[in-house]
Amino acid sequence: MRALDEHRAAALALAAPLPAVEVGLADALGMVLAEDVRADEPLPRWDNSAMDGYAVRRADVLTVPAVLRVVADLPAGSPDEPALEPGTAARIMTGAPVPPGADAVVPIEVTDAGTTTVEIRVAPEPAAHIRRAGEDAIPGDLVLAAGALLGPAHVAALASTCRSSALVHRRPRIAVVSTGDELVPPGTDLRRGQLPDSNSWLLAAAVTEAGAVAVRLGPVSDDPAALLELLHSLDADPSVDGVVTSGGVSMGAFDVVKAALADSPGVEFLPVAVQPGKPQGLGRLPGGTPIWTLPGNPVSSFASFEMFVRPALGRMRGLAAVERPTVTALADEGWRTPPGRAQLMPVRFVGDARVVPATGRGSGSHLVARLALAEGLAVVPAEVDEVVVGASVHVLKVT
Ligand SMILES: Nc1nc2c(c(=O)[nH]1)N[C@H]1C(S)=C(S)[C@@H](COP(=O)(O)OP(=O)(O)OC[C@H]3O[C@@H](n4cnc5c(N)ncnc54)[C@H](O)[C@@H]3O)O[C@H]1N2
Ligand code: MOO
Repeated sequence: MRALDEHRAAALALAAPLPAVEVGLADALGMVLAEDVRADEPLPRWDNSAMDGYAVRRADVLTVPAVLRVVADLPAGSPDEPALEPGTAARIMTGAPVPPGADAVVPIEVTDAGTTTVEIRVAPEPAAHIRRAGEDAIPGDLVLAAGALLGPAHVAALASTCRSSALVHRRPRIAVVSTGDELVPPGTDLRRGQLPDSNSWLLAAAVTEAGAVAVRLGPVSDDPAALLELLHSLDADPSVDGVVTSGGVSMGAFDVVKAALADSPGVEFLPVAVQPGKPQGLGRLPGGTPIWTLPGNPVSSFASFEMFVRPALGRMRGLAAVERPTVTALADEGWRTPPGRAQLMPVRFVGDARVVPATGRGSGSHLVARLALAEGLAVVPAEVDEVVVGASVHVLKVT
């Protein structure tokens, strides 16, 4: 059996950052920047007022009250540049460029708010309420580094540096195929032996949540030739960056994914020392498309996606940090772990840093309804045979 970390590394090694594309700001959220963004101009561009009030020559108002003649009206956006002579002021609004000669702004609240003359009642500090050109960034400053995941503030930074688009990594487009003759689409009446296909929905949602684009196919039948044909067509489609399958990788007589890819030298199937998620496969289809073949038990599919696929999609997106955040928590209940295998126990938090199994105490890789209670996966090393009450565990946060 291959160790969990070794298989994680092999799964991640299938992925490389996708080529960069130019996107408009409306499409930038959630993308990963593929270039450094530097300021071309000072930010702010001009010395400007931080207050609605009056731009003044401070020397005129050191003794208050002082009355000045109002020689200009400067709303935000005003291109005017009236030179302030001694004894004059400009009415100015927040954001408007400070006129030449002015060296302080007096807020309107400490004046009589006059429009022809103004009485200044409080003497300003030097440079009071003036936002300096370049105090946010000067030309050449790094504003956003390549690899940044673009959130709302990043989009604002792009807009503020006068960019209407950005170079970002393309989102991976991932085909999701679930396999099994027993599966029917959700909503179908079940005859004995059938069950609703939940994995294709699980995995498509997980792909989307990981910032990629999911193309949900399936469930497909347990016919290896038909599956192989589907996989080859996905491999030949340049818009497909990867394939994730569920089911058909274990020891059964009808394990369709294993059978379909038996003669594909680029794909290996092997047991991984982890529970759930032991039977795994991965590699490249003949055309080079990465494929991750996950086990069919729903909890196994979920945990395998977290361990093996999600980080790879992060790398394709161009992210530098592809791991989920982990926290250390205390087990509020004890549970058994499989000997010689690492365990990925779905857990929920009870209180700040205490967890209990979310799906029950057993391995429970079929407990798909209870899986929805999971807020994390406790990653218990292979050497640990039992998690006792009060033991400290590492929890990968999945919500
Ligand atoms: N003799 C052995 N049997 C099994 C072993 C083993 O080592 N020796 N491993 C067990 C483990 S562990 C797992 S995990 C499963 C994985 O098997 P497969 O990946 O081949 O998955 P299937 O047999 O296709 O399905 C397993 C289980 O999950 C249900 N399933 C499958 N697909 C879906 C879906 N899309 N939505 C909902 N549920 C799904 C399926 O009906 C089965 O109940 O093998 C064990 N057996
Ligand atoms: O690897 Mo299986 O996931 O133990 O049910």
